Amino acid sequence: MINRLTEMKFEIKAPDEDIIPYLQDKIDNLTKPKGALGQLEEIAMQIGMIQQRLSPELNNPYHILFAGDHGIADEGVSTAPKSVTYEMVLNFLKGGAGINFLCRQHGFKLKVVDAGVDYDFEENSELISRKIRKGTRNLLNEPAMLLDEMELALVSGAEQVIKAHREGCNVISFGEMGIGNTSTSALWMHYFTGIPLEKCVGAGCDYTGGIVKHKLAVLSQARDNFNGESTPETVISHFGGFETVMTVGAMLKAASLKMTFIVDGFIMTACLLAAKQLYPEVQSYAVFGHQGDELGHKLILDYLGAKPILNLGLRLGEGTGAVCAYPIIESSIRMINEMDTFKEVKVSKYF
Ligand SMILES: Cc1cc2ncn([C@H]3O[C@H](COP(=O)(O)O)[C@@H](O)[C@H]3O)c2cc1C
Ligand SMILES: O=C(O)c1cccnc1
Repeated sequence: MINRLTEMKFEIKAPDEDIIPYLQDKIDNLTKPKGALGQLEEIAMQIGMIQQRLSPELNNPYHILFAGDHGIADEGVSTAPKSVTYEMVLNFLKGGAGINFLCRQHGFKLKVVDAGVDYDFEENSELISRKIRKGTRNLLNEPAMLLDEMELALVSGAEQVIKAHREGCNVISFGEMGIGNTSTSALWMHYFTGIPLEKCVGAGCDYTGGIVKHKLAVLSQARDNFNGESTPETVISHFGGFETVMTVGAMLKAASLKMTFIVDGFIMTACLLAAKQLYPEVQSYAVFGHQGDELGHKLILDYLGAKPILNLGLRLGEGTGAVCAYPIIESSIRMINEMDTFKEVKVSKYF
């Protein structure tokens, strides 16, 4: 077996901290009381560190959406039928989904990747085909994917980020579509945080919440049936999805290319958690777009010590919360680049 994961060498280092006092000095000398622009100052500091620049820039934002189907959907863990995955992919390509208007509004180039949808799409130059298999296996009884398939998914995710980077992109967000993927994400969360499964399992796309009891019973059984050793690789492959593993590879590549990436809701935050098991420094490159309504999202954010930008009650996925948060990130960059300092204008420095 080719070990692509070790071949890939993501080489992720935390940003050099020597620049912190210079960035802090610049931010503190802008014409405002110290700290008065709150989280905008924190984001500017983070992106300044990532880019190692006192005047950071945001260039050519991309949004990559990975789609894949899940064998566990056969157990009735979602109220939506599996077919919604491919139907939504067609909707993304047509431009009519939630993520489409947000990408148009905020100037993101949207790329849609078939990571493993259970459908034969017609040839379409707008759809990037990296189908590993037509859906994962049913994780209730067997590993969702083989280690080889996981490695291929990581590489395919990384490849999409390399392409965006070559186009001059230095800020990127990720999204997903895959009926059943709040189940797989709940299991990752449970294994990687140690939080009891009942606090990780939420309603997903069921707006009534009525599905939770059955979903929890199925996922508890899946956990009990898993008798492998729980290493990051076995948990990621046994309980993952092709679209979420591709996202893990994409996040790792973004960090290794020193790009800023924006994290969406519960599912994307679970992907960051998984990426962090492989390379802990990946989180230094992540800006958290929002805290969504899916049960478990706030708990993972707290576990990661993450401070999301928005809290709009979103529970859609697709990357909507990440792209929605972009104007705030832009404001933080305008702040550090466009505000005058006390030295430049006549405002008495009072501290
Ligand atoms: C029409 C529709 C559009 C969506 N767009 C994203 N999701 C979201 O719902 C799915 C996860 O929820 P669960 O685990 O309960 O299946 C994912 O595809 C996620 O992206 C959607 C769901 C539906 C029904
Ligand atoms: O927060 C998410 O990512 C989410 C929540 C519910 C359904 N789909 C996605």
